[in-house]
Amino acid sequence: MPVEIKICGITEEETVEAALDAGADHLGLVFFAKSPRAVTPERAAELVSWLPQPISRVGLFVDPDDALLDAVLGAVRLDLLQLHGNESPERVEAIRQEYGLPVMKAIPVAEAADLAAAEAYLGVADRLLFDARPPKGAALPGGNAASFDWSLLAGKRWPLRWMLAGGLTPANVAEAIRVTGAAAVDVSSGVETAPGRKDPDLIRAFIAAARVPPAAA
Ligand SMILES: O=C(O)c1ccccc1NCC(=O)[C@H](O)[C@H](O)COP(=O)(O)O
Repeated sequence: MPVEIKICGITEEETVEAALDAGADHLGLVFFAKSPRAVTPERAAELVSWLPQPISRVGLFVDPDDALLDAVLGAVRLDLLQLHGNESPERVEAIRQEYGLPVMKAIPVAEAADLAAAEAYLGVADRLLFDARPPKGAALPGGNAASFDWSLLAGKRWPLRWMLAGGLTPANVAEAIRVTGAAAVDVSSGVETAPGRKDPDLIRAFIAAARVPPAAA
């Protein structure tokens, strides 16, 4: 199976087209006002409503209330909700039930003990996203171009689908996949020339690098 790829923080049509042409599986839309990648529900609809299946539209939220989820889901069809804040397992379950969509819970990782936090979401979340814990003083809970020690995930088995994120780039993604065994990867900063400015060439390079067969990587 080819590695699944998510390009996160889409704000421009050019990016959608590049990601689609290069074979991305998921496109991420950030609904967090403090982010340089934030889009309004209406802008999100313009960007992705026309997309063919099976491209999946992922909505990224940080501790969203129901009013925000209602506003976004009333404007744009999403296929997966990414929860990137401090959502408890109970809140994840409530969102999943209320909106009838699969949920991917982000787990911030800096050390081995952080992986224990993931256990609480087993049986609740549909997927996990292992991302770097934000550096001290970071303004955002994700999308910081920070990576973590991939060997923490080496040899671990999880009873649900999971993605690897955090500081991935065209130059390091093949090695990250090799070390962690990830079947899915997520990138934002590593395909940008500045926060919020995606680069089509970097998107193509990232996807090509992630899909190099293991023997050649
Ligand atoms: O991208 C943002 O601005 C953002 C804001 C708030 C929470 C999460 C955010 N981004 C998460 C991602 O884009 C990815 O899921 C992941 O963290 C990878 O980011 P990066 O290290 O920039 O590739």
